[in-house]
Amino acid sequence: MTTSTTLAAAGSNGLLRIAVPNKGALSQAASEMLREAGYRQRDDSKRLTLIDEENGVEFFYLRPRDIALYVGEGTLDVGITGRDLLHDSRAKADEVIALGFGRSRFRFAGRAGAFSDLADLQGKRIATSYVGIVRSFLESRGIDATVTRLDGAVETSIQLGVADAIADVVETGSTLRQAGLETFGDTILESEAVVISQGGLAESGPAGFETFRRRLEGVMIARSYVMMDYDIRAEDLVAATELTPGLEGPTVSPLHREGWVAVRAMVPREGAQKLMDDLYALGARAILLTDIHACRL
Ligand SMILES: Nc1ncnc2c1ncn2[C@@H]1O[C@H](COP(=O)(O)OP(=O)(O)OP(=O)(O)O)[C@@H](O)[C@H]1O
Ligand SMILES: O=P(O)(O)OC[C@H]1O[C@H](OP(=O)(O)OP(=O)(O)O)[C@H](O)[C@@H]1O
Ligand SMILES: [Mg+2]
Repeated sequence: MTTSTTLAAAGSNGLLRIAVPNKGALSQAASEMLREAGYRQRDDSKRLTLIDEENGVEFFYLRPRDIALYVGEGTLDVGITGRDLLHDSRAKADEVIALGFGRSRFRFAGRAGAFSDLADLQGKRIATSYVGIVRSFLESRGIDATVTRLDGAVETSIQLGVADAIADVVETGSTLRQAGLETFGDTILESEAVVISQGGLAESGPAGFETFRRRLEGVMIARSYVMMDYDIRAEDLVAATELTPGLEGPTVSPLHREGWVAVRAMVPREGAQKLMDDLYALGARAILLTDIHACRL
């Protein structure tokens, strides 16, 4: 990409323009992740834009549903939104990083016992806020049904006689349970918060995008890995490093104590306590676990 196109993509002030959900299920977690990645974030939820001059970015706090549209049109360079909202919008934007929060499933649901599989939807009325996803899913399965768009609180539409079934976001399932509904059929989509951009990948991305991407990936690694340090007898080193191979091999340093070495390796946070037990059983001592606050691989 030439310099002039790069600058055009990055907005007239040369800053990378990033859309962030201003409300709803993804808003707080998205801002937290950006803060952890070293970006400034708003401290007033009424604020709709914020320039972080030092990091060369400008944030636009927008409705999560509108974000794919802005990015797809090329008005904004990058956005954080839900995968389900991206698919629903049919915007010309691509998912570039899955962020690991805001996880949900998009499912059909109906009155308990009323539906057993997708074929039962034939000829029925379905209410949803995600008309794009539902219509294309039904089409792909050859099911003919009437799809009605509602803004929210979709679960109540069955009780009110507006629909026979719904298609909606399910996280814990408690909203469905309280409305006396249950899911049926295959999961339509597994969703989570994602970073989207137009045309996708790093090398062709707008100015500053590569840094943004590396920072967010760094936060995800720092959240899912911890640093493990321990001392072990040299003859047990091979067995110990099989347990803690690290990402690119562990660091092994000599110890003042004859016949012993010190090992340092990143290990998955999940299962780290069990790993400490296993290392101890192998003869490792002074086993330390520390959080990683930031990381660039
Ligand atoms: N309970 C939930 N758990 C996890 N993710 C959710 C949950 N509810 C919604 N989401 C996700 O958050 C994104 C935006 O949904 P959200 O509910 O925040 O927006 P909205 O319905 O347009 O707004 P609002 O609910 O504030 O009127 C979607 O990607 C959706 O999958
Ligand atoms: O499975 P659960 O943990 O109960 O979560 C799912 C509920 O959360 C969302 O609703 P939201 O609060 O966004 O309200 P809305 O329907 O008005 O968008 C979603 O639309 C479901 O109703
Ligand atoms: Mg909602």
